[in-house]
Amino acid sequence: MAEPLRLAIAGLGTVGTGVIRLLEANREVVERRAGRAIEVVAVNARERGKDRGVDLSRFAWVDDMQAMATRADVDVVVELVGGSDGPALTLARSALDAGKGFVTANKAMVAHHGMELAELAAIKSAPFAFEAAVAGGIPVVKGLREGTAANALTRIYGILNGTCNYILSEMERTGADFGEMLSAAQEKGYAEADPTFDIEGVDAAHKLAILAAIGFGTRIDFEAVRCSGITQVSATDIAQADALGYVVRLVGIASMENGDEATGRLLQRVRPCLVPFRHPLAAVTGPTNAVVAEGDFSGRLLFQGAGAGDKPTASAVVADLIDIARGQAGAPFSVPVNQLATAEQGDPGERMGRDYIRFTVADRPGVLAEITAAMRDAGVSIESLIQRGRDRDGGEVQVAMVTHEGPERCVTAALELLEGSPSLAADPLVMPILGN
Ligand SMILES: NC(=O)C1=CN([C@@H]2O[C@H](COP(=O)(O)OP(=O)(O)OC[C@H]3O[C@@H](n4cnc5c(N)ncnc54)[C@H](O)[C@@H]3O)[C@@H](O)[C@H]2O)C=CC1
Ligand SMILES: N[C@@H](CC=O)C(=O)O
Ligand code: NA
Repeated sequence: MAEPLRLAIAGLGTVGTGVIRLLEANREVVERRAGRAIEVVAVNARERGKDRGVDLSRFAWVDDMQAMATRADVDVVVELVGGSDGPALTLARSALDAGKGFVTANKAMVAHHGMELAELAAIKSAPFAFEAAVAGGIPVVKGLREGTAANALTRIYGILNGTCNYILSEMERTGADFGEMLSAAQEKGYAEADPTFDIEGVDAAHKLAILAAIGFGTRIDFEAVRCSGITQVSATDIAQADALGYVVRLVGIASMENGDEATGRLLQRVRPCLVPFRHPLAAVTGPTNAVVAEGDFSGRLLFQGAGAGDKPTASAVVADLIDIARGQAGAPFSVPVNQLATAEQGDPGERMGRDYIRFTVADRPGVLAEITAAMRDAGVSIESLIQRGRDRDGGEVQVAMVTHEGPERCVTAALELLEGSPSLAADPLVMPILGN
């Protein structure tokens, strides 16, 4: 049997302790699959004395995580600290620079600095892997990089944030409000250290940017992701959507428009969407994630599973470690990093689709006429319009509209016409309706 693969683990929170538990619980199966033992040598976290429910006495405690990068008894540094910059990034750079393998679950860091780290890994011939960073336990990084490698993909989309999906599906199930469900998601360990990253769509945007790069063979372009979260989605929207035959889900969509990865335009967006009851994403509830990839030969592929939590995320981290132990880590992207294309950005105004638009309006004569006139003037065709009962306190009502299919630029133009209107009591919320 070959020498063990020796690890240093930085970060002993939800995921770090999950990795230690998995390596302990599945020691034999991991060793058999890896062809050698995978052993933790050194660990680090912020507080040494904290009870984490795992036995750390067999591992060296490292006071300064940066020292892990140069330890002679470490082959792979596993970063489970989080944060796009700061100590996680310093550790990534120095570990790869020292020729160590580097495995991370940190999508924020990969989205912002993945290109630099992949270039460094290539120069140093050091393995760099991040399966856990996208959709937790679902092997979607590997699935897109290897499983769909023979295809030109046109679209990659899905539910990429467990916290938001848990909140939305629990709001739907219980009728509870947003704040209560956010606390529950935090208690269960799904949320990021800064949960605004989850609820504002930023975490899903990190993951989408990584998936787009892998699926389309383009450089990661996180800054190009247009992103909005779920904080504006109300219980009323969820009820309206239900009445119309939809559920609300936060969906990340990356599409390659007008050509292939060398010539096309890449549009990357994260938005709450209305998903038809019959669509596979509608059945995805709780912290589950699901990714759909559409390939020209494979057709529609659906990857589904737990997107957050200690065990599923640990499963992905250790899968990367097994690849490294076997000497099969390969390149992190579908093509060598220096061959990734730089995609031009797509124009969202050209998107053809139907939208749900919710207006909160003053309940007085002429308001609906004003809204429908703006729609008419901007060329938006209305499919249906629902006004729900009066708000006894404020004299405001919610008007929900569904548009016929048309270019998104027309909806944007209509909302611009209504901007500043005293009839609107709040900014309208637009949610695209996901097609089949
Ligand atoms: N929790 C989840 O379900 C998932 C998390 N991830 C990612 O995994 C990484 C870790 O997440 P969690 O385990 O949930 O976080 P956590 O907050 O539970 O644990 C973070 C660990 O890092 C340590 N740490 C944080 N800042 C530090 C610093 N400046 N110096 C030294 N130690 C520091 C903390 O002491 C703690 O042990 C993050 O990048 C996160 O985005 C990825 C997929 C799923
Ligand atoms: N906060 C993330 C955790 C996994 O990436 C989520 O909720 O999906
Ligand atoms: Na994954």
